[in-house]
Amino acid sequence: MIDQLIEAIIQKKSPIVVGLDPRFNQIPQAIKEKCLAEYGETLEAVAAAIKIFNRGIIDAVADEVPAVKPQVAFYEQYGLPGMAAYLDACQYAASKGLVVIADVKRGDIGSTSKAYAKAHLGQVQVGNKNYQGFPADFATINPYLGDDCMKEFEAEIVQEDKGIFILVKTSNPTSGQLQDLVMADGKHLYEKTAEIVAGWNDKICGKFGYSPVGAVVGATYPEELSALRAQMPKAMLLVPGYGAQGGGAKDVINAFDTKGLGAIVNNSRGIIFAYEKIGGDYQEAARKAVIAMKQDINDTLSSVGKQYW
Ligand SMILES: O=C(O)c1cc(=O)[nH]c(=O)n1[C@@H]1O[C@H](COP(=O)(O)O)[C@@H](O)[C@H]1O
Repeated sequence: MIDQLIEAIIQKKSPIVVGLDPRFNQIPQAIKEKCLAEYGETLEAVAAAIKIFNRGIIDAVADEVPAVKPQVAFYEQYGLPGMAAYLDACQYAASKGLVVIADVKRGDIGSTSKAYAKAHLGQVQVGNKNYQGFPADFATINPYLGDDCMKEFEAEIVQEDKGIFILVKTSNPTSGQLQDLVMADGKHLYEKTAEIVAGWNDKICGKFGYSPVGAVVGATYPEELSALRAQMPKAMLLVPGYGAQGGGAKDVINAFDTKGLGAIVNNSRGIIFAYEKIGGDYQEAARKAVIAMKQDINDTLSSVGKQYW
């Protein structure tokens, strides 16, 4: 799947992933009113609104971006109806040819991680039949339980052609509290995580030289991003923090290799709720915002001689 992701990035000239992080209060009034009228003030109404909203966003951006990243918390908070809307986002995006990155940030003791891997990237067997719980192509992984919490995803990566993005240096203001801790050998904890990723990358790699075991590094820490690019040369980087969190094109540029590949930049609120800023229809606004972000990143890549296409 890492090769398909990179092929789609190249074909669409777009190293961008749209984050599907719906917030009910920010969904356009007309959609909310319609769903509240149909289902009353219920979780079902919220889930129906999210479903319509997401499908509208996916339709608006599907030909401009290679991937979407639904963040499960925005669905999970609405219980079972919310998770049905999450499933719909994954399935609808896949039906439009998009790569789906499940932002689930999972990781537990090995045997529990195995169940997480099946839930989001694999299949479960019931008698002679196989079922997919929440189908996605990649999942985000929290590494802090150690090697066994990550390695349990290997079966899905290899047998089902899936991928993972391991949290290495996150974009949030207090990420340094633990991730920047200096170890006995003088290295930061996030560099230790990067070592694990790079070690795994040497064993499993796709045709573009990138591994299905990628890393998450925030746009809000451009210096670390640059160093981590060098430390994990075969890791595809998922870079959140562009837009609402303050990151810009110049901050993410060092996530890309010298050819202009190796990274995909996420933007959630800045795309899906663009209509609040620029006005007009939410789908048209999301499309305009994606095109503007594409231009911004491509112009910056081109200015440093890194534009691949
Ligand atoms: O794993 C992630 O996607 C992630 C890691 C990280 O370090 N920072 C981060 O913001 N994210 C996610 O990326 C998205 C950022 O959303 P916006 O700030 O609205 O673009 C949210 O879904 C976050 O949960």
